[in-house]
Amino acid sequence: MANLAPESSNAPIRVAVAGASGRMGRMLIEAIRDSGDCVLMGALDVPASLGIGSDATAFLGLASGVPITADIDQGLAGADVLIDFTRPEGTLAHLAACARLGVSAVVGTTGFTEAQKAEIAAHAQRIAMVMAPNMSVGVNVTLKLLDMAARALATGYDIEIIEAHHRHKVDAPSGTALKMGEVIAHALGRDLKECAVYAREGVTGERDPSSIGFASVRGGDIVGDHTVLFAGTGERIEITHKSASRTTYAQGSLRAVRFLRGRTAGMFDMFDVLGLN
Ligand SMILES: NC(=O)C1=CN([C@@H]2O[C@H](COP(=O)(O)OP(=O)(O)OC[C@H]3O[C@@H](n4cnc5c(N)ncnc54)[C@H](OP(=O)(O)O)[C@@H]3O)[C@@H](O)[C@H]2O)C=CC1
Ligand SMILES: O=C(O)C1=N[C@H](C(=O)O)C[C@H](O)C1
Repeated sequence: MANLAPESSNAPIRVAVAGASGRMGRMLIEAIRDSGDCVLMGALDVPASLGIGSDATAFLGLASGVPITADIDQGLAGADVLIDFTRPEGTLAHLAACARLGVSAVVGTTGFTEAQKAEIAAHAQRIAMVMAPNMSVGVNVTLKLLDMAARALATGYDIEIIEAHHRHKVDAPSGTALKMGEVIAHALGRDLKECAVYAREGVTGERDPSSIGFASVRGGDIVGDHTVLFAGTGERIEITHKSASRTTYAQGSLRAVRFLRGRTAGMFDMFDVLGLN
């Protein structure tokens, strides 16, 4: 078992990255290199990835000695923790291997079905895991603000969540927007499954006051914008978070990696990591 050394240990944390050639994968590999307390141990990607076989830091013009591989066991060998920003099916395959090998995990991937989430929760009984649709400090503080706003604006305000992302994003609404909806629904004693409205077209009828609406914009290189609109009569409140860089996601992920030191099993989120619970 490769469970992380206790929190007090000075040994570097050995980190593997899945999705090594992706937007987040590269950001994470650079952040690990600069971290001072983490070391890159493995790099995973899909067999069809052009990066397979090349050095994981080649994109930085550097040699790490860590090749990008599609062999999951090889990519996880010697690692204390895996950081996974890939696709749901990839994450599930990686987590099954992590559970088998005793490797902790930080999961940033979004777009899971309820059944996939249950599968992940089962793995967390065997390994320690941090999973969150958004690793940035700012977004997680925003979630707290939304909880407060929703409770204070419980009646008379229509709630709409608007998110915008780059043209390459494959899931909608974003995991962050869905989490915002869950936080707000919970604060209002509603079930998001019952009250979410994901699309409007044609003669929709008047707005149901108990609904929470979602709108997704895709275009260009937008890193990630989220606005929650509380629209009342005579006023409206907008709570907005905008990401200008993916660095915040990478730095949050490394905070999650450090949080996992000394933990052997269980499911945690960024509220746990940031002490926001
Ligand atoms: N929690 C958070 O803070 C954040 C979460 N995300 C989420 O992270 C995920 C990745 O985002 P991003 O880096 O922009 O995406 P990219 O498409 O840039 O990167 C994904 C990487 O995973 C690889 N991949 C694709 N399918 C699989 C698979 N089935 N198994 C293993 N690897 C696979 C891709 O390979 P290839 O390109 O060859 O297909 C690529 O290397 C998304 O779900 C996104 O929503 C993103 C940013 C922040
Ligand atoms: O795909 C992205 O880029 C992002 N995905 C996450 C999400 O779905 O919420 C987090 C962030 O918004 C960027």
